[in-house]
Amino acid sequence: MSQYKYLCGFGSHFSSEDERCPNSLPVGQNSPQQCAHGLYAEQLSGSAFTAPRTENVRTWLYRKLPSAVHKPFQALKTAKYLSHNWDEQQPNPNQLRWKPFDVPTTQQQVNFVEGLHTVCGAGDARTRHGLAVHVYLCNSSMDTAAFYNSDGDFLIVPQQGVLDIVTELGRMSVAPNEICVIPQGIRFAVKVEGPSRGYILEVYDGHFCLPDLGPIGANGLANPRDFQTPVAWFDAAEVKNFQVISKFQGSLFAAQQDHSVFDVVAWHGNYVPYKYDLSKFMVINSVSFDHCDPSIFTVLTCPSLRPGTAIADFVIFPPRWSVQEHTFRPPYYHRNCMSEFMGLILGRYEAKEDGFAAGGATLHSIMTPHGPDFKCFEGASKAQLKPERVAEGTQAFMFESSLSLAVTKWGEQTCQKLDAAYYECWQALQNKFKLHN
Ligand SMILES: O=C(O)Cc1cc(O)ccc1O
Ligand SMILES: [Fe+2]
Repeated sequence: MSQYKYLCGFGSHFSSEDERCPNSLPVGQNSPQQCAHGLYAEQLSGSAFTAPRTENVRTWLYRKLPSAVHKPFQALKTAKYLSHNWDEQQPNPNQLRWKPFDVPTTQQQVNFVEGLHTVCGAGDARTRHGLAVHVYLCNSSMDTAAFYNSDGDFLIVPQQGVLDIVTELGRMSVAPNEICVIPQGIRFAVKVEGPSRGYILEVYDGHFCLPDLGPIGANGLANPRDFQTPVAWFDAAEVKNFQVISKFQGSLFAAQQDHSVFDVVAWHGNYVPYKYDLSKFMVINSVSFDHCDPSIFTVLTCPSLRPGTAIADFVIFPPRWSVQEHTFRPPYYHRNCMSEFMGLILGRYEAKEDGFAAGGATLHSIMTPHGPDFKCFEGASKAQLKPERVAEGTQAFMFESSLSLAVTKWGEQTCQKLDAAYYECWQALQNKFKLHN
């Protein structure tokens, strides 16, 4: 619900108390001998204790019962198409395009966790290196259950339907054209109003941060103050049979307990879930000539240890002015040492008006050639170059990764959404070479 309250900022050290229970946060220390209101103190560490200060993240939770109070975890066989096996299929270097993924019909009830489908990925959660791209396809809410990901962070991009997310740290509402990040280990449950679809970038290596701005200066792109973190909220209802679901080393497990995980009355720290409205992005672009690389549109990045090279960047293609002179303005033809997975939240994508629809996707793998389709090339190379709004009413995005992504069996076969005709969009491009002009 949009009436939720939020704390503003990125990477800040926040504190929050549920307003129904004032003075629940200890003053001047983390572990009092007895916490106020009979609460238990629990630290959630999101980095090694000894990580440098700039990367050191943790949050102290003051809750009715410690998370340790649960029955043993057992394997859970829902989410049939959640995968971490990157060898299900032969490698496929082709340009891939998916038609919009199907949302379950009203006959079957599928919640957010059951509706997780893995499209592609690389690496291994056990060695804490890699990523997975999932889509969620669901129509019902999680009830007396919560999910957490032991393997890494989730960056969630809703495409259809508003997500009403309750986390241990509080509640947030995330609509299409907004995104949220739920860091590793933080428990959450998702309520939906009806058919819901979206994309998830899961990273195993580390947390998302804002990209450096270099010569852009101190302001621009996604500004820290526009990120919103929930305020503390606990569920006052008595819950007797609660299910905690963990994704651990790629597989799902469930444990039963007689209390809700949403029992945190107060918390403080810098390891938090957050949301961001993509319409707040301050767009930077060329005002002279040529097409800038899409890294200018990076919202968040999960860096690797190699300077300037991301495990994954989250990049958007927002509505903006296009003013470049004597320039082919759409994206250039490209072969890339990075993988490019794209999705579409709203409208149509500028380089391919046809075939790439909202709720669908494309994957241009490492060194797989791609670029504007025939229609786009013909139009843009002859267009009169006046200042123009582009991508109005649209929002495409890209997960760009330095890893070579493998497509799952669901992605390549079971979903039945791969568009075999995709390659045709470039076939009409003619050789126009003339030795003498
Ligand atoms: O359309 C794409 O595939 C993504 C993309 C966008 C852009 O502006 C430049 C290069 C590029 O690959
Ligand atoms: Fe590209």
